[in-house]
Amino acid sequence: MFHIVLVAPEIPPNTGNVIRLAANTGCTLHLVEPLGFSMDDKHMRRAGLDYHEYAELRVHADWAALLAREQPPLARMFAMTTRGSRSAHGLAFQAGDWFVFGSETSGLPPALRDSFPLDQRLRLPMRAGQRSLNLSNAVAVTVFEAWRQCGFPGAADQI
Ligand SMILES: C[S@@+](CC[C@H](N)C(=O)[O-])C[C@H]1O[C@@H](n2cnc3c(N)ncnc32)[C@H](O)[C@@H]1O
Repeated sequence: MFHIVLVAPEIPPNTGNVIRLAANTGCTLHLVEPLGFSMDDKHMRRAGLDYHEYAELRVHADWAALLAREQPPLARMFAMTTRGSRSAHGLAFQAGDWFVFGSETSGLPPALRDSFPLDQRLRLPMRAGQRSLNLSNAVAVTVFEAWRQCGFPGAADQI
């Protein structure tokens, strides 16, 4: 369906939650190293079910390695950032879109964030004075908005 990219995630249960989300929605999950945990971390495995069975998960040594291996369509890659210049809810998403998220403590590295065109840097709405959403929550609301827009393809219980 969609591609979720976590750049240098740090907290195991967040990545575990995203693995579970990817399994439930049919997304491919990409983890860009360095990771702040071992893939065998028990907290991540507990949150993430048996990810080898249910979710497509790919680990990349760095951003350049992801681009070289996946050759994603750059026009359909979106940086998810609190500094986004465009609302994520004002966009028509397409099957196969890529959503790129930063780490829990520092977000996307500025050089990577700034490599995206302004209209591909998306923010999720928050109330004034709030800093950011939790990483796994940000992934979930983004994926469900995009999946909803596309009509929930692949869902067992079509609404
Ligand atoms: C906990 S946040 C990072 C906070 C970090 N201190 C910052 O200012 O970017 C982890 C990731 O979730 C995503 N995220 C959280 N809140 C968001 C928002 N309101 N809009 C877009 N992305 C958001 C971003 O990808 C962010 O890098």
